[in-house]
Amino acid sequence: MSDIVIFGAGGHAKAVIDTIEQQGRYRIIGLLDANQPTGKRVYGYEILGDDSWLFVHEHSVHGAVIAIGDNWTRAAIATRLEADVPQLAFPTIVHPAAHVARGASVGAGSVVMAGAVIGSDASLGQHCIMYPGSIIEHDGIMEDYASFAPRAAAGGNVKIGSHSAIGIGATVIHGIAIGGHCVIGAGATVVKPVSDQTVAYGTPARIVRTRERGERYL
Ligand SMILES: CC(=O)SCCNC(=O)CCNC(=O)[C@H](O)C(C)(C)COP(=O)(O)OP(=O)(O)OC[C@H]1O[C@@H](n2cnc3c(N)ncnc32)[C@H](O)[C@@H]1OP(=O)(O)O
Repeated sequence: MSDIVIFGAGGHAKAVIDTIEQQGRYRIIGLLDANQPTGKRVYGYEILGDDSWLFVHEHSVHGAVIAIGDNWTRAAIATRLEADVPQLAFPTIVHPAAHVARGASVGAGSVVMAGAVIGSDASLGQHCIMYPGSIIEHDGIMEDYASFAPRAAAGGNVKIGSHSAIGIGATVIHGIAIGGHCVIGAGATVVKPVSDQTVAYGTPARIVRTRERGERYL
């Protein structure tokens, strides 16, 4: 089993830890989080410190999973780690109760939780999150750092741009393209394309406003 560290020690990290444990391929040697006390434990795993711990121990660690739910923040940490610790691997974490269909692919650092479905020939980029029960159907494309909240679903041939968040229980009908840095609100039904940096919600989903890159949404 390869040794990995987890970035983040909050609620999202707990869900990621469970997924890693169920997958059974990686040994978690600890968590890194600058905002929590060193030595505290989460599910028995010790918070070892912040990023600086990795610079000292980089040769004893195979990889890292960035367990931060906010898409912009997760991307910023990934970019920093790629520059500062280039040999660090980002394993793909897939719960054994998720389904990755024939021809589908899941990029490095992405986490696919219990009950999620990646349809035939669909592709997930790097550091994406599929929360429990979310579905991206056949031939879908999810660009890097995008996320599907619990029970969010997309029909076939949907494209989700980088950093975009599909809210809990939202539905995107087949063939729709959603741009980058969008937030689709909880329970929305998206029936028309959505351009970059847009917040949309409702049934049918309406464009509510534009948003800045990195603007908080959780
Ligand atoms: C494991 C996990 O927890 S994963 C995360 C799960 N969570 C999610 O998926 C959250 C998704 N986020 C949302 O849906 C949020 O409500 C957002 C991002 C759309 C909020 O967008 P904002 O523009 O900031 O909306 P704001 O909170 O200011 O509310 C403005 C109005 O829109 C309404 N509104 C907000 N979200 C929605 C929605 N999804 N559908 C319908 N109406 C909504 C509010 O009730 C409010 O109405 P009011 O003016 O009549 O009071």
